[in-house]
Amino acid sequence: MTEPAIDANSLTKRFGEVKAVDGLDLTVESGEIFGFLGPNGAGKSTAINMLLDFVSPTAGTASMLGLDVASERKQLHSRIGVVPENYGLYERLSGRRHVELAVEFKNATDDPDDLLERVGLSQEDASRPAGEYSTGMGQRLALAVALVGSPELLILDEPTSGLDPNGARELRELIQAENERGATVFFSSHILEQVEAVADRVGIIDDGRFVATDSIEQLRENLDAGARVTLRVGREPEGELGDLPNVRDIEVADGTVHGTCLEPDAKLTLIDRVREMTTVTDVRIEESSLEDMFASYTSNASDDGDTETAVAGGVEA
Ligand SMILES: Nc1ncnc2c1ncn2[C@@H]1O[C@H](COP(=O)(O)OP(=O)(O)OP(=O)(O)O)[C@@H](O)[C@H]1O
Repeated sequence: MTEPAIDANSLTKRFGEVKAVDGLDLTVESGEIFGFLGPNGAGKSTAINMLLDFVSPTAGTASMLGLDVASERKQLHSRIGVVPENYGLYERLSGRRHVELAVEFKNATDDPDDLLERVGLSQEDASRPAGEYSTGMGQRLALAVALVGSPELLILDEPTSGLDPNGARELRELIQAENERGATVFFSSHILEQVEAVADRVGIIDDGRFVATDSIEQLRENLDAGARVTLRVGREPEGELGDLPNVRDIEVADGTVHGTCLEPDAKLTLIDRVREMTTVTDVRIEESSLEDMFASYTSNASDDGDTETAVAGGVEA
């Protein structure tokens, strides 16, 4: 059997009183695209920095591609591509020179211009000193450097944070293309949509611990969040709607009927029952949003950071 691409056991990091990462167990199989999700300060970068041996764990061990991340670091880093949280660029060197140096360093055969084109940096931009780059351009360059040598494993810390929507979409396509080539991809984000679009599996971390690890579909299902159905009606129905199976939170107001449907069938049941009572002129269905899901799994997803939300079954549509 192929070794896992990432295997972390009880990985822990304390900074004084702060437990940034608290006993993290993680296995990412070879060939997966794994999204590492969590709100600000959850411990994502610290966990990644331990995997990269940029930070030593207080406790626990980790290996990647079957190699110990600390004692076999050199061998390991020649086989992986990394965009760390604080990637450093040499201000005076051009973008192209950065990639050329990475090609030399990794003893690779890539054409720097091909890689720069893949990440969306023009020939002209590639010739400019990196000190003149915008955040997004710097991020694209860091990605081009990470792609050098067709790495078996890509580790990307918040790769979309400086990108505009187009850039974020291009990055997702690139992640998919790299995965089709055979690379395992592990990337962190606090933006659910970025992860949902590409990840086979996600791990949600909060306060240094995993609160969930699964496919987005499964996480959504576990939450039992349902869909919010809104029916515009000719006349507000007067009969009973609260007894329908798998329908809850019925509200009738301002010429509309709202209900949360926990099963696909329940949507039809609700529509049929309302149509028996009145005319339905419009139907709107909103699936539970990923933001709701995220808020339900993490404790400080609200702006003020002190909202305690239930882990399951308590999503407000
Ligand atoms: N060098 C450090 N010294 C002290 N505390 C630190 C250090 N690095 C991280 N922390 C703390 O560890 C916790 C986790 O931080 P980390 O940067 O890993 O989170 P994150 O999930 O990557 O957040 P973000 O999405 O904001 O980048 C935070 O409370 C942070 O303040």
